[in-house]
Amino acid sequence: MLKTNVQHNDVLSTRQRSPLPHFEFSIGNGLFVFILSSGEEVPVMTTLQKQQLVVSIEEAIGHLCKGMSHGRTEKLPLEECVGRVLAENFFTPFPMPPFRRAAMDGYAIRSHTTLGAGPGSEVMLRVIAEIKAGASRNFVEECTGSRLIDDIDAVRIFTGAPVPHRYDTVVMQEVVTPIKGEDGKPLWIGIDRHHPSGRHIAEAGEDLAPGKQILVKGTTIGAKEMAVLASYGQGEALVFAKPRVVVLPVGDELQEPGTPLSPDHIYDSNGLVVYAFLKQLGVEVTRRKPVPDHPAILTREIEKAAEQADLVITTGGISVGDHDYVERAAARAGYEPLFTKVLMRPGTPTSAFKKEGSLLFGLSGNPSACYSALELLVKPTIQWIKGMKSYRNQWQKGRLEDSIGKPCPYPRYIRSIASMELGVWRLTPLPNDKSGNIAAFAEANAIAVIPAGGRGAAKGETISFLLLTHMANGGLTL
Ligand SMILES: Nc1nc2c(c(=O)[nH]1)N[C@H]1C(S)=C(S)[C@@H](COP(=O)(O)OP(=O)(O)OC[C@H]3O[C@@H](n4cnc5c(N)ncnc54)[C@H](O)[C@@H]3O)O[C@H]1N2
Ligand code: MOO
Repeated sequence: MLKTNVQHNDVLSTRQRSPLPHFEFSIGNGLFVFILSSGEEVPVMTTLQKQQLVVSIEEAIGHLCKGMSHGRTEKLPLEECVGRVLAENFFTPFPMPPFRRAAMDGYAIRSHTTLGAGPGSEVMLRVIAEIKAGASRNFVEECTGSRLIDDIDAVRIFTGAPVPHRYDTVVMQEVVTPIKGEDGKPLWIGIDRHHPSGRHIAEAGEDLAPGKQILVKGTTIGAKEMAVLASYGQGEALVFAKPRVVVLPVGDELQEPGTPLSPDHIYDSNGLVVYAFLKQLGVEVTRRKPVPDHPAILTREIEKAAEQADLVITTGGISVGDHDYVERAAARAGYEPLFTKVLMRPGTPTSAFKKEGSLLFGLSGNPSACYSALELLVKPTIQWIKGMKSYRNQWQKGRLEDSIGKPCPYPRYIRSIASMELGVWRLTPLPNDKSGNIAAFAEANAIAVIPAGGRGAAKGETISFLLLTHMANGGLTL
């Protein structure tokens, strides 16, 4: 972490230097840092008597998750576990399938009785019983026990029915010639080929032996995990509780959507953006009305929110303006800063604070900056608190379809359209992607990252990108 506590004429010590190649000097009581990249000097930061804790995204995630425990656990009926994270390993309690069963509708026979069978020399087997799925064990025993008479017996059997141990193969009904009685049920079957042992029978435990660890703690429960848990008759599962989050939009200029817009005001969109994003992540989220730029009111709102939530998220009021009070209000509410600047753009002023077991995120007010911080920082943190074993973002590689000319000392995150063509991801960065603009939200399905420094990135370059959360989930809201 780069920590700068800037006073008059201070310069950074060697130990505190930025991880990027840089040159620093001070004028008056301000610190100027220049990043040297490709021989070019780009001014990146001016701080005036303000403590700055600067981190990369990776470092930020490390700070956020370190010391932050996973949520409480609770036992819930299986239907309520969709999207929840398993809080314990799951071991198979019994063999799967639990009994030896037929995999086809047909006849259970003894394989050796069909040796020598062929076209024109059919083997005739006598059908001594019928066993359907769900048949009682007694009935199965009876059928093949006392009623067993000779070596040419067969049993009419249906998919999913228990196969008595006497029989070692099941012949599909399509390949036998039945001779039926008056009631339409087969009395005899003719078989014109040899049927080897073991066909169309699922042996008990052939899928899974008992005592095997099949689902690990930290797995998100979706449809396929349900296949395992429900197959083993689990009425409930032990899962991590949903993290509770309170969202506080901050700014005198903000108005609730649904009210007439006053001059020089804007609607609070970030409050709903954060709300929707967290809902998609399966979080219990409360959105408060906009809080004014007033330090005492903001402090009180943060304190109230912290009483109800594991995580408080503010948007706006986190930069260096005279009326940006989030950092000060956080301190007054007893929070310690984890970082106050992230090497990313947009979203450079993104900050995080910690108090006992609770976190406070100070997200930027600019819509794109707010959204980038949600995807890049808030999401992995929430996933960690949710107890997910894979809590980090899954970055992919794609080919840039347009050049990005703008140099940036930090990695630049650009709202883009990702499309797959002939097995290759292609990324079209959306124009006019200014931090305060919202047009790009209409079309974007990805965030592309342009590496720090240099002159941006050229068309055809391979760059990393992230599919936006609701795209990656196929629109699923939990
Ligand atoms: N002198 C400097 N000024 C700024 C710097 C800087 O380094 N030096 N950083 C700029 C960057 S980068 C960003 S990002 C913004 C961040 O400012 P804040 O996070 O304090 O946000 P605000 O100033 O409150 O608002 C910024 C912008 O966003 C609008 N906004 C705020 N809240 C909402 C909301 N809930 N929904 C929709 N839009 C919102 C607000 O009206 C402003 O237009 O600071 C730069 N300044
Ligand atoms: O951090 Mo800000 O780069 O304008 O969004």
